[in-house]
Amino acid sequence: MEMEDSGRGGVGAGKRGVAETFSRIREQGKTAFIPFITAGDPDLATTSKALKILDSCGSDVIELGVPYSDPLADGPVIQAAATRALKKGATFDSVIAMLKGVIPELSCPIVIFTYYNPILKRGVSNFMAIIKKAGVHGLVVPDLPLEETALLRNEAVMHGIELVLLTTPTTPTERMKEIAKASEGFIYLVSSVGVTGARSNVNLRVEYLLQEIKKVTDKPVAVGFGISTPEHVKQIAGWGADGVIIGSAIVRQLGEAASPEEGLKRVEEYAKNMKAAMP
Ligand SMILES: O=P(O)(O)OC[C@@H](O)[C@@H](O)c1c[nH]c2ccccc12
Repeated sequence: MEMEDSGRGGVGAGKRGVAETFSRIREQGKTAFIPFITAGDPDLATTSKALKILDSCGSDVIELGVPYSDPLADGPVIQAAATRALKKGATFDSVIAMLKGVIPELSCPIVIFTYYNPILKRGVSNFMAIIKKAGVHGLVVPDLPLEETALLRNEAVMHGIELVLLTTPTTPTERMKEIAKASEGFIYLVSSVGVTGARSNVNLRVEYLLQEIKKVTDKPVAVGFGISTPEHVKQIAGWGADGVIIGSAIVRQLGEAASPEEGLKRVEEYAKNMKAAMP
């Protein structure tokens, strides 16, 4: 059975959105903990449980990846997760159906992560309507060409979806300013060039990049790519980041476990550890 729309623009409409969540965290002098997992890895029932566990471990926002066959920005850990999910039959539609069931039980907002192709295939406006109806608050599209940003952003605004844009260490300053201006929810600062995946050290340029972004905007900035230890988290928070995004290190907990149950236990333990490291 489908959830009735509340009439206020979707199932999750009563909940705090992404930007709102960040303002509250800032008021409290804290840093947002943003885990990423791949939907359907190892199966959608486990993803639903993982979302509830991450929510109850104090996640401030959860980024949920829609598995895709050609994840060009992803390193081995998330690629393998997407392959497992696709093999098990996860599709965009089944991910949305799962979300409709679980989002009403979560206290934190969900940001959907997807490559551009599945959006284009459905039509931008239709896509936004579908995710809004499922109760999703935000959207990250890593391969969105700058030329398409305005179109996607307009549709996102019209549907009440916060479109998070990404900036990287190689983004020219002028373009970074445009990104900062157009990004909703928060600005995603990719810490290093290359693909997702744990790295031993945080790129020291992140401190400078955070300063550069904060010169031009008041919007919250969350840092992701290669973050896996409490030391990384403390370092980045100390540089003034508003949030820290952790993907591969969490996805690995599910991927390396002998069973979904063990994976969920490992996710819980890992998430609690990282949350405890947040200032
Ligand atoms: O996996 P990491 O290194 O912790 O990085 C975050 C990340 O997983 C998530 O935000 C993400 C997954 N796939 C991406 C592709 C591009 C940019 C970001 C992402």
